[in-house]
Amino acid sequence: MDAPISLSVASGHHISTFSLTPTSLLVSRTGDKKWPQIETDVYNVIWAELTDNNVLEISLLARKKKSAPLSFVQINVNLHDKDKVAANAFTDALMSAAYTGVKRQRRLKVLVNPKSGPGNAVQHYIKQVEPIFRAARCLIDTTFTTHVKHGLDIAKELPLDDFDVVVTVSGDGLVHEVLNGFAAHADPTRAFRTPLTPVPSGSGNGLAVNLLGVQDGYDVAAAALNAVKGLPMSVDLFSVTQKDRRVFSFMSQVVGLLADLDLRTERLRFMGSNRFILGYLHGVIVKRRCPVKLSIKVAEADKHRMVHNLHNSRSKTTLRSPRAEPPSPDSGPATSKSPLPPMSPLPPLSLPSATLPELQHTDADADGWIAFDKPLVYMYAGKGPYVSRDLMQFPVSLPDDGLIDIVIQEMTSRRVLLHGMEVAHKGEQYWLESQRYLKAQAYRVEPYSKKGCLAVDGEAYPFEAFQVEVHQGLATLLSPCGFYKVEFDFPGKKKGAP
Ligand SMILES: Nc1ncnc2c1ncn2[C@@H]1O[C@H](COP(=O)(O)OP(=O)(O)OP(=O)(O)O)[C@@H](O)[C@H]1O
Repeated sequence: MDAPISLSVASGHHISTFSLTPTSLLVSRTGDKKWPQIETDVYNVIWAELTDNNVLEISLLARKKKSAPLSFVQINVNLHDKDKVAANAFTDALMSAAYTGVKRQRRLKVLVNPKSGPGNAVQHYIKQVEPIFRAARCLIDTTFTTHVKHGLDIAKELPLDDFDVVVTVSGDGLVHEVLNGFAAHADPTRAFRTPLTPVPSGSGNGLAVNLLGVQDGYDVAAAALNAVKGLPMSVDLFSVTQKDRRVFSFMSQVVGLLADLDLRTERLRFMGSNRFILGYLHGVIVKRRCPVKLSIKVAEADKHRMVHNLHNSRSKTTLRSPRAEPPSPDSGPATSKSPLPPMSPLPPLSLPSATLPELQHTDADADGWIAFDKPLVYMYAGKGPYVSRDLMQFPVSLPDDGLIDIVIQEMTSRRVLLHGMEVAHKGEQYWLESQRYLKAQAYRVEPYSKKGCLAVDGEAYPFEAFQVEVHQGLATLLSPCGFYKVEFDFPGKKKGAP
């Protein structure tokens, strides 16, 4: 379809016109005071049909202006019999364009955490999310979680044949639970192929920001639409092992100042995200050395090359490239259940020390491990550019490169640390000389003091030795575009410049 397809219908004194181009829908309605003109992407069209009693129904999301959040719009137009044929043809064309490559009426398992962050999840769900799912004629099975690990238990027992997508209306904590529930499932690899997608309603919603972008990352309607129509995107997961306990992490592991400020300011929750700023300022004043030794199996240490790789990978994934339906969990081998990937053996205890960036291959041991024992303020490792709305910690992160991004903030002046905080929402601290940025296949942390904090996906864990390794593309998320919707470039480069 190249030429626009149009429909114009009169109802009483009012005229409604609809025009469908390959990428957008334009609506003009003389009788509607609130939405007289709409221009929206076809991706934002939720449903269109002609009912038995001759009503043309179109539901969509649209913005009042470019910077506005998405609003749910329901258009109902009473038709005369003479318009029926044209209206039918138009709704067919609109539905085909709106659901190209996407299965209609997905079956959704929805988990709503009533105790999420500021406690808005139930309101979000009832007022904004459920109406979108219903408009999309999705089959919905909703559970309001009643206790910690409820989400984990549901994911662990999830009947994989019954659902196309799992939706969490929560923060990142429930996503962590569901993934660990999948890991404990009787058929874990197949469970991990069930796409998971968040509707941001917690205090930490880094995953939603990465999937939907900064503008829509906190937009509940955009997230609900992603559950209805998002593209499956494979993502790496991490095994975090401490003694004989293995936990799956999708977002981050952190020790030092940035773990302290998250976990030690819990009692200041009433301050909202300001507690993090206060915690950071306190950490900068105290400037405590993070008492750990790091061993890393480094894959890449050149910051410029990592930015180039990010751009190359983006250019290979065309925006809104032909959509493929989420790999249905039942498309996997039904008889042979594949177990979880095994853990690799630990690296040797005595490793060659390397001083980055002078890192050379010769610094590494035979398996590519190096030790890093310079004084550091924090170590942050993970996947996905944003770990919270104000902190783009991993600007060059790729969803399924099989690597974990590791940031090591070396001991430096308070001025530099404060500057790092000022530019962190744009990821520009990446360019600080004192901030080491590596991509690795695995790493290990060994504390040499008992005083410290470890946070895994924002949750507190014992401050004890742990090892992390990457499982390439193990989990599946949904994305409107097939990559993290986050911009990052070389310093001083204008957006869109070649
Ligand atoms: N009904 C409930 N009562 C108490 N806790 C719950 C309930 N349901 C789920 N939880 C727990 O709430 C935790 C936090 O959930 P959520 O994903 O919403 O993150 P969040 O609001 O960003 O997190 P946090 O409260 O840690 O900042 C989850 O780990 C989950 O175990």
